[in-house]
Amino acid sequence: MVYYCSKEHQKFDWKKSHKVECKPYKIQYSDSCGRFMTATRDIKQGEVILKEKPAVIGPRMYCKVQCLSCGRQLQPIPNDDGNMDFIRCSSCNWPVCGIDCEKAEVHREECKIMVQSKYKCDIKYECPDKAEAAYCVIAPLRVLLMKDSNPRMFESIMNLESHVDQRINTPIYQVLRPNLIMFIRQVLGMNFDDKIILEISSIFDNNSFDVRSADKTKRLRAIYLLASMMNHSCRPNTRHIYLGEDKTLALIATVHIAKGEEITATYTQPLWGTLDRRKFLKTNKYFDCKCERCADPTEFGTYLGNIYCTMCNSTNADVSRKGAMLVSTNPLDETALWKCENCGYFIQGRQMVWGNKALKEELSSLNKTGPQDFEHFIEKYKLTLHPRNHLLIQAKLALMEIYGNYKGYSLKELPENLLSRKIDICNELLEVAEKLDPGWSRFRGSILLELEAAMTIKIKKEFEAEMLTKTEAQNQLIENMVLLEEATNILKIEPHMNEALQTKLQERLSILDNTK
Ligand SMILES: C[S@@+](CC[C@H](N)C(=O)[O-])C[C@H]1O[C@@H](n2cnc3c(N)ncnc32)[C@H](O)[C@@H]1O
Repeated sequence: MVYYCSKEHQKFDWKKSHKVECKPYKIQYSDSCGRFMTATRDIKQGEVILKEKPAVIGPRMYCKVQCLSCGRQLQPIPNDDGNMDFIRCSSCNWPVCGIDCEKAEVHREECKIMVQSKYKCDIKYECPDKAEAAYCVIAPLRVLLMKDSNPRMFESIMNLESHVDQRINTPIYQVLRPNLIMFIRQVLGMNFDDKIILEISSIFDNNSFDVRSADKTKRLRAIYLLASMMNHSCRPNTRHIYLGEDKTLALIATVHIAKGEEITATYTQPLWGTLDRRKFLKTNKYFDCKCERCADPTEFGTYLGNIYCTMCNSTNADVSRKGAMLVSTNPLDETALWKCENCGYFIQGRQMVWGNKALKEELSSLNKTGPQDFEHFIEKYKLTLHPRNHLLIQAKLALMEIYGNYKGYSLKELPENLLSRKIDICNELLEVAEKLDPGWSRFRGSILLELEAAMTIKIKKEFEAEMLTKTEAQNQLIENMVLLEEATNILKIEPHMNEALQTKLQERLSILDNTK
């Protein structure tokens, strides 16, 4: 956006400061959506748009016992009395990993004020995996402490959207309110208005990112001031990853983003249907999503939320009517009628909401340790739900993970029909990913990895069974490497992935060598 009188001055300024200042994004404002981020130039697919350290990081509101400093989930050990207990901070008694975490900077100020006010954490070990509500005070406390230690950061955090007036009346805040305020004002003796304390908690609920370590041992929530400026889209053009121990957020363009286009993230899951996404956004982020995907009754032709018309698909209906779907007459209104594309038969919006809820509950109650329940669910609803309906797609996603990865279902053990089933599911999921979470999304990367692995085994088995000649097998393996290459391009930036991908690539090359 800046001008120079000569190339020489441009180069000079680049080295001096412009390299750091020059960003491919800017923050704009609209009355309907607040602040949002747009591209100031074309951004390439895969480009890192920004890297940012957290302004504040802390435990989630309600979580299993974890180290107050690093967020690692903790297991108890026997203490001197023979009882099970956690390692604790010697000053404030909160569970920590050990002395390094006790002394870590992130814990210093809060520990000091708890000691001054003679507060000691009284979380006790009762049973494995018990979640504790006591953690809800820590992240807001860290922000309150910044008022003196880092007033500029405090102001920046307080500038974020909170929707506190709406949250304050929710059942969760009715419970949180007395506990949080009592802890800050009475237990710690900090002189803050109730409204500020609740506003900080709301700022976390509205803006924080769910930060998980790659090895799944740590889970925290963090606020990133710049990344928080991204508004939501149900078909986002970015994804983000967390780098290093300090959890630097790197924002990556999943598709080419043209100059002037909005840079968006998703606050929901790509495989949720419109009813679920809009409900989640309204209840948790307090806005009505009106994006292109939400406004499209077929969600870009995926039919992710659709069911078959019972009239057109009844056993005595004529063949030309089979396959007709019910679609919402106004997807931006949950109460709108759902009408058949073919015969005009309709049902009330509330019936769809109810049916969706009931089937979601059924799906979540299935036994997740094997494929049987998921296969049965798909069979049971194949004449009710569109094959790409989100409920069936979620069941298929579970099957993709089970076939090839679970005990008794490793790729080598899978019989031919299940190997083909896995490959078909991967291809179907890739089509959905292309429409709903396009480009270099993590979703696409992980499906490509699953597909490539299954295809490699299939080719190998067919070669060993002499169904393929050596040349045919080699050609197919080479073609298959394209999938791995694309997955590598997408995922190599993810922490711990690069090494695993290189190993995979080497394994594939040796398989290719062995068929020579
Ligand atoms: C993380 S903040 C995003 C930045 C925010 N617009 C701001 O000005 O601070 C989330 C809030 O932004 C607004 N928002 C985000 N995406 C939106 C969208 N697609 N349509 C309308 N409002 C949106 C909602 O108020 C939401 O609670």
